[in-house]
Amino acid sequence: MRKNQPEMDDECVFYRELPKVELHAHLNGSVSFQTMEKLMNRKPHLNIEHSMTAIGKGQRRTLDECFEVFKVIHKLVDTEEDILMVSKDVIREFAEDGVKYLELRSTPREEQRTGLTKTSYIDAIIKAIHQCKSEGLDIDVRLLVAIDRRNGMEVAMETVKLAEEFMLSSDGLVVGIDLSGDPTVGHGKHFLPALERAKNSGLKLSLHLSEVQSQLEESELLLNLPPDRIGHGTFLHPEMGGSQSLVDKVVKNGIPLELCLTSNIKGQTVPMFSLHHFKYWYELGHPTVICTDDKGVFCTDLSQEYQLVASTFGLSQKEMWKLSQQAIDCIFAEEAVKQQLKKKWQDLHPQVFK
Ligand SMILES: CC(C)=CCNc1ncnc2c1ncn2[C@@H]1O[C@H](COP(=O)(O)O)[C@@H](O)[C@H]1O
Ligand SMILES: [Zn+2]
Repeated sequence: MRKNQPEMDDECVFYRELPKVELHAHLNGSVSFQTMEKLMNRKPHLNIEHSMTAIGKGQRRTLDECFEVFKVIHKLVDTEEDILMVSKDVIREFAEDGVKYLELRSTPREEQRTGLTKTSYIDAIIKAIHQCKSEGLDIDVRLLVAIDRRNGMEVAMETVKLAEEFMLSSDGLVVGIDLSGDPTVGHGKHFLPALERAKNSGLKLSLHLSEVQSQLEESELLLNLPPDRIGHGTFLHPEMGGSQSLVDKVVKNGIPLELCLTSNIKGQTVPMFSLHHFKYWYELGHPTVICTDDKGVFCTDLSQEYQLVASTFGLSQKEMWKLSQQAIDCIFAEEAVKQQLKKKWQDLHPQVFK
């Protein structure tokens, strides 16, 4: 056991120093233990404990239980100040973990009690992005506005309109729409008009797709849009109860998949790491991007997720470098940002492989 220790540490250092792109991070699922502590101190009357906001090492929960966790977190994050603090902390933590480009996503909420509105919610995140930039953090951040499926089609349409306004007023910080929320609630077909509108107005689409089994019809419909990226896609391929026609659509349109290993294991949609669909898509040579989903809830970070993929599937540091570099082509920000990131990767290469 001891003999392997130094080797492990070297690996940890490598994955931390590896420049990374994070494309699938829900803001309120990404709140760290330390930030939670601050929130709990702000609101002691809620009697919320850490065990209610995170799923620790080795623990698993049903999907329902996981979604309950978000309800608890939302109680703790319900003012503009909370959103600002949480966003700044999350951005700083990703930067400390070696993430050079981050796309955050979050569902705008209103809280009558605190005066929080959907507009001030997004404003607070944008303010956090600006403040982190002016602090000189080495991370480029963009925002996707999220639609929670539970809230239905009308709210979805309102969300798209709000995102359109912010796309125009935020100097390119709001780049797209995310469709998320409990995948067992509602049918994706109801969101087609909102998603089509978003696409037509120039917002990019990242959709949680086939996150649970038996969503063939929904996935087929949503893939016809087509989305610009797919979250999870766990049950798309035939071996998982999906179909070849779904896979063909994804491949034909070259739609990258955002894959979040720890999230899928802890949420029990995948039984063990070695059976994760990363293997299927990686062997196909299809673009996949390793992501965290909810680093706070699932007690992980992006360097751990990279290390996990490498150790589970026997990939070399060189192959992992290539994965992180190829993720640049999947970002929603404009071409100039891609070029800057590619240059950054080139410059950092000698340092990481010293
Ligand atoms: C249950 C489980 C395994 C979670 C991981 N998979 C997920 N699938 C769908 N939507 C999600 C997931 N994780 C987070 N979200 C969405 O992100 C929200 C939390 O972040 P936010 O409030 O939008 O800033 C949740 O309420 C939910 O709508
Ligand atoms: Zn997600």
